[in-house]
Amino acid sequence: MERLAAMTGGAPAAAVRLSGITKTFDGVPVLRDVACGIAPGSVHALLGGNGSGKSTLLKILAGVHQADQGGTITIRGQEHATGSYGPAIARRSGLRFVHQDLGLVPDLTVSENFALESGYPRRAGLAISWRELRRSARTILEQAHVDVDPQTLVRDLRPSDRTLVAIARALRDGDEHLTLVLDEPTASLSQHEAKVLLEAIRRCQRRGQTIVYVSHRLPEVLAIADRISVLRDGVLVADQDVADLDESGIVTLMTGQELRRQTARSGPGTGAPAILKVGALAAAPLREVSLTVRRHEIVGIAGLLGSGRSTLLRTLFGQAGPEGGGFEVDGVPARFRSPRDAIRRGVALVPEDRGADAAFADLPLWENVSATVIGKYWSGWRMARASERRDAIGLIETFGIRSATADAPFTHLSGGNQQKAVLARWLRLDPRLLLLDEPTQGVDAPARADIHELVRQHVARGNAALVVSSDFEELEALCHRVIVLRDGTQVAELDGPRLTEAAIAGLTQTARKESTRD
Ligand SMILES: Nc1ncnc2c1ncn2[C@@H]1O[C@H](COP(=O)(O)OP(=O)(O)OP(=O)(O)O)[C@@H](O)[C@H]1O
Repeated sequence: MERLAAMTGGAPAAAVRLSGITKTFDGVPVLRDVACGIAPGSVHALLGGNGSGKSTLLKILAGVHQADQGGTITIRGQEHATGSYGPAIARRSGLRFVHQDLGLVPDLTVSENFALESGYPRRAGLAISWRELRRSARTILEQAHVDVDPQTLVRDLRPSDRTLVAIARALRDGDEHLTLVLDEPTASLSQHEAKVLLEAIRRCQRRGQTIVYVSHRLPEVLAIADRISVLRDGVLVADQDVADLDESGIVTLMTGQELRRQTARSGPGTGAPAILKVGALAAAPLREVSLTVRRHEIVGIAGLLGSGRSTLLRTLFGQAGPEGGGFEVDGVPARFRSPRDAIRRGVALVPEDRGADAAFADLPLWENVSATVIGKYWSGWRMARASERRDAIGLIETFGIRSATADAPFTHLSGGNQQKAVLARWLRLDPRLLLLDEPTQGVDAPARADIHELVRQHVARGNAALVVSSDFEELEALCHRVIVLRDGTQVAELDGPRLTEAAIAGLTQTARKESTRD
């Protein structure tokens, strides 16, 4: 590419160039006059805090949202006015998108998922040619270096393989002129799986393809991106090479402030009273798990998918019954038949899938924040709506939840702000035992620091927290102790100076045997 530029004496046409991109939702601007270019053959990361406008910009590029009049989107020299740009132009121009939800149908095979977009091959007589379907799927997978059987149900694939299949599908008809746009492809992957995906991105780049990449994982961005564009409150505040940057430099660009470094404090010691005591708990895949979480303590659970980490939290929250053993909360045996029983005993779970499991998607933000404390506002014959709303708005401010208004539907919030809203709602109940499943997935670095601080303050008030995270750096920063699970069994416990990201990674990976379900 550079050679071509040198020979022709000019810079190569940008793969994509945006100019004057503004987007207003209900009168509120979320992107303001954004202009940037993406060099062909580069990996270009689009960064910014939660709610800064990244997904909106990608949706404009995909033609899903239309930007306000007056801007242009130029793809390989072809200029389009924002008013006339749509999904068909994006596709024709070689833009391919892999969104966070991947768009794969779990109950169909990989080859059937490919056929959903390209159509089923048919024999004379119009019968579907299953053999041809498998053959073409195999070719697509081979070209993308994805080692999965096209007959596998998507549901049975490992998460990283699902993402690789979605990428293979996006690029199946492609050449080096394609631009692949990935929205947080590694958000729900373990570090090992993320590495596999980053290698696939590098392969695309070696083929000459251009990659636009949104991620909150800054070490990953530093490892893979050539250039970054940074959005802050809908304004492009930086567009520069990665070479001169480090993590804290990027955070400063994103926020205008330096990143607060977090350090775990020393734990409460073995003399502190136990809030949770688990004894020989069995709930497939968990076997004989015993652990204690004390007052003022944050305990982490590390393990690969299939290790039983989420099952542990679900069991403690009454969503699954133990098959053996049991647990006590505050010294009293707990036999929860439902989350309602758990909540009554002061146990709260903030689940991993905040969209499906934790939120009321159609209700406004303020009602989502107050949904667990409705009883408090019931005055016998009517709801004290005004004071409920006032309190919720106060909470939205305290938690730094960014939204155009408190009345915005929950689904209009950016991912990180959704997570803060769900956490705010549960912390309001002041639970004795806070269970957190991937608490900062998809959350930007400053908001992550805020969430960690909120959890610390919560346990400082005499409570306890049990945290499952695939982000081992998070476990090191947040927890007093970390228990490592492998295939449903406890294999190690780390604390003090032994509690490091590297140690956790080593212990979870040893004798790796990943399964697809947790
Ligand atoms: N359909 C919509 N209607 C109204 N407002 C919206 C809509 N979609 C997004 N917004 C608002 O636009 C702003 C930018 O959101 P966007 O999802 O683009 O942020 P983001 O940078 O991708 O955040 P995250 O990192 O949390 O995913 C947010 O304030 C969001 O609430």
